[in-house]
Amino acid sequence: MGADKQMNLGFLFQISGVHYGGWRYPSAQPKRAADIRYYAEVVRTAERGKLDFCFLADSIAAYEGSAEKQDRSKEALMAAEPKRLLEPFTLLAALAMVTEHIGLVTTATTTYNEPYTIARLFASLDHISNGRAGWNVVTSANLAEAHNFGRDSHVEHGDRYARAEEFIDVVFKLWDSIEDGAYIRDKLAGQYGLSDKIHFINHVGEHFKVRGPLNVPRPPQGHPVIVQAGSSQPGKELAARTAEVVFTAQQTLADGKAFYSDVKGRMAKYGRSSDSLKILPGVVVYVAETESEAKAKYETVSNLVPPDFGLFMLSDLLGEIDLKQFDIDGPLPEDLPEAKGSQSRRDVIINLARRENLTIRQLYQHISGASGHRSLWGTPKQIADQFEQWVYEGAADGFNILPPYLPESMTDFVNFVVPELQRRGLFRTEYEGSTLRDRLGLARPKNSVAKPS
Ligand SMILES: Cc1cc2nc3c(=O)[nH]c(=O)nc-3n(C[C@H](O)[C@H](O)[C@H](O)COP(=O)(O)O)c2cc1C
Repeated sequence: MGADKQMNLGFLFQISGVHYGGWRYPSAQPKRAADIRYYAEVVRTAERGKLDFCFLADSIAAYEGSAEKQDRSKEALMAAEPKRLLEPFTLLAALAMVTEHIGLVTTATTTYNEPYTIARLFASLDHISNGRAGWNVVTSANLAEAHNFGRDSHVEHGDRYARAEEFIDVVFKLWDSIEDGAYIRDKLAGQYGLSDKIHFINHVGEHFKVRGPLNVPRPPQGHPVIVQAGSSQPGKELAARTAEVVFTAQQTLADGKAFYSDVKGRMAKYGRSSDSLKILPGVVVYVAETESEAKAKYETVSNLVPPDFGLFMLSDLLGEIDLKQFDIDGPLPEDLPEAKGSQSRRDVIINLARRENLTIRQLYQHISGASGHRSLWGTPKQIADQFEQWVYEGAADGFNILPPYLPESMTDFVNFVVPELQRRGLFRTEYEGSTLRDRLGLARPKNSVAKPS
């Protein structure tokens, strides 16, 4: 990594952390899950560490999967902390008032929303936060969302992405529909706005018909930062055309490099330079002064996953087989019953158990912590070495940190890892500029709707 290149770091803020045992960790505060002061404390810690952004993932459903699966899993899920308990725009607007620098990113699905609503929400959040908003564009993988929006089945994958492509274009036009400086607010002349700077976009497409203009002035960043997290072929294509940050779950350096060059390699045909998109793989970090202490933290939280919940989750991944009939501290039996659902996902889990020689308990503990992301434990130096290698070797521009348990692992990251990265010149010591774009080194987009002057 060149001496002048610094990495970008965001973090996924899931109430008591991403690990299923996180809410039971001794220092966790799950009873504050709807307390704005709790969120403010965690985000201020991240801001003390000069992190680029806080990311609130979102889904417009309490549970996942089919109605039948939701009915069946309701009891088992009572051992897990929900992934979210507050609506993200409301929460981020409040956090904008108690922070100054950190970016505020959340998810909005293009499948179960309308572009006007989403353009308006993000434009408002960008104004409220003085240019710190980012939109994680998702097409929704969760069937349960369909059931909350009048549908029995999910919109088909290809159709979801076709709608997403047009959705983003409409949002861009709406953000541009009131030009910078359109509102002059001239009290003496009695003139509030300039009509030639306010545009009806008159969009008519396959999915949307939107006249505009937006009823919010152009956001301070021009466009809030666009984030994308789908890694299917259409997901990567959408990212290459429109995204400025990409989240991804990559387990190995080789896979990380392949994904990085694949996505960046698709950008040239859209006239984009590869450094106008930052790829941030997710990583769960356990850090302490010694490696054994860090490993002990991992073990502590892993042991806090309630067995019934662990077995339910594992059984789901293995194709809905009843695991209670087997010894939890023995290996997965060779002759597992037939699977329902995805065979490839089941094979990945079975191969993992065999390769690492894991018992059933160890297997669910292993997959409880990271929802497919990489987990690292070690000293600050060991963690920084890993980060440096991925950036140096072209697998990442930085990372999306997934704290396993909160608030403690955010504090650990800021106290241990950030100073080590700063010492190496790999991370900022002061925030640069004022907007999220400034921190990510991204240009403010030109207005696509304005007439050239
Ligand atoms: C770090 C990360 C964060 C994600 N956040 C969300 C989210 O907040 N809401 C959501 O519905 N999907 C989220 N996803 C899932 C992706 O948007 C996407 O649906 C999934 O990766 C499947 O991609 P595909 O449809 O392109 O195959 C996230 C994925 C990753 C890796």
